[in-house]
Amino acid sequence: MEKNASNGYYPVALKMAGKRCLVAGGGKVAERKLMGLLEAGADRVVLISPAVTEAIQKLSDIGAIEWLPRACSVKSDLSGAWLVIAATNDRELNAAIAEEAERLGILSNIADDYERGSFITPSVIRKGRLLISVTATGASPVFAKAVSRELESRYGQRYADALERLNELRRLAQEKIEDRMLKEKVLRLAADECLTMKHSMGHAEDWLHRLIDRTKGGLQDEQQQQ
Ligand SMILES: C[C@@]1(CC(=O)O)C2=NC(=C\c3[nH]c(c(CCC(=O)O)c3CC(=O)O)Cc3[nH]c(c(CC(=O)O)c3CCC(=O)O)/C=C3\N/C(=C\2)[C@@H](CCC(=O)O)[C@]3(C)CC(=O)O)/[C@H]1CCC(=O)O
Ligand SMILES: NC(=O)c1ccc[n+]([C@@H]2O[C@H](COP(=O)([O-])OP(=O)(O)OC[C@H]3O[C@@H](n4cnc5c(N)ncnc54)[C@H](O)[C@@H]3O)[C@@H](O)[C@H]2O)c1
Repeated sequence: MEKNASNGYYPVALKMAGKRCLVAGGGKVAERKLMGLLEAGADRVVLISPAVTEAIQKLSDIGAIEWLPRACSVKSDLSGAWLVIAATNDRELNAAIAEEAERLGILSNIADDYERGSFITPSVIRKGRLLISVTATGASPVFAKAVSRELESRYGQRYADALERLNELRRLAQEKIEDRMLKEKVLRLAADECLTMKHSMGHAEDWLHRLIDRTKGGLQDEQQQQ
């Protein structure tokens, strides 16, 4: 590993459905973090704040979240949560939430002092099953946003469509190909074809057979012809 390559963060993609999430605060930062949770499929979000933005109010009205219109109590509100976001404008409260979350082993994001929390929220691009997240690990949120916008313009709908097809093909390959090496080669070739758009993919079964043929020898012939 390159010297100093670690910036101290381990990237993951969390599965959010069914997880109890707590958001403390109801201002514009809480709103942005909340939208991120909902886009990720979080369906058990409780937001605690005496006042909220109009958008949060609407989400509560339609039942997308549960809003408790009161101040957050560190001692009683965190228990049972899987993840907490502290986004109030009360620094001491946010710090106390960080401490309690650490004690209880709950994932925590602290909006005004990220080093106290266990995770930071990256800038996110979603294109179907493709999920790109960019973080500047706290150095510059604006920079992270700029990099992700650059990537957004490069990785368009074509990639989302390709991933749908690859997912279908991969399931088929898992079912039909027993030889591990062959399966791996076929799936690499399929991803390569999607990236270069060299071949039209066609029906998944036909595509799989063509990939197997190419892998088992056709590939060499093609390379010789080029
Ligand atoms: C990426 C994004 C994701 C999201 O929030 O969804 C995100 N911030 C975004 C925007 C943004 N945030 C801020 C500005 C104003 C300009 C500026 O100050 O730079 C803008 C620009 C804007 O609003 O356009 C101010 C700010 N941010 C933090 C602090 C406190 C601190 O540094 O401790 C302060 C100062 C507050 C104050 O003034 O006191 C902290 C964090 N913000 C992070 C994420 C985490 C690290 C990200 C990374 O480095 O990769 C981190 C560390 C913790 C966390 O929040 O997890 C989202 C863009 C979403 C998108 O893509 O559209
Ligand atoms: N991490 C980020 O991306 C980022 C970006 C900008 C600002 N910030 C920081 O995030 C914090 C919030 O910013 P904002 O612009 O949303 O502020 P804001 O003033 O718009 O909102 C603060 C919210 O906290 C609520 N609140 C206050 N006391 C509370 C309590 N005891 N319990 C529950 N809720 C309470 C208020 O009702 C309000 O809804 C600030 O400290 C700011 O410095 C973080």
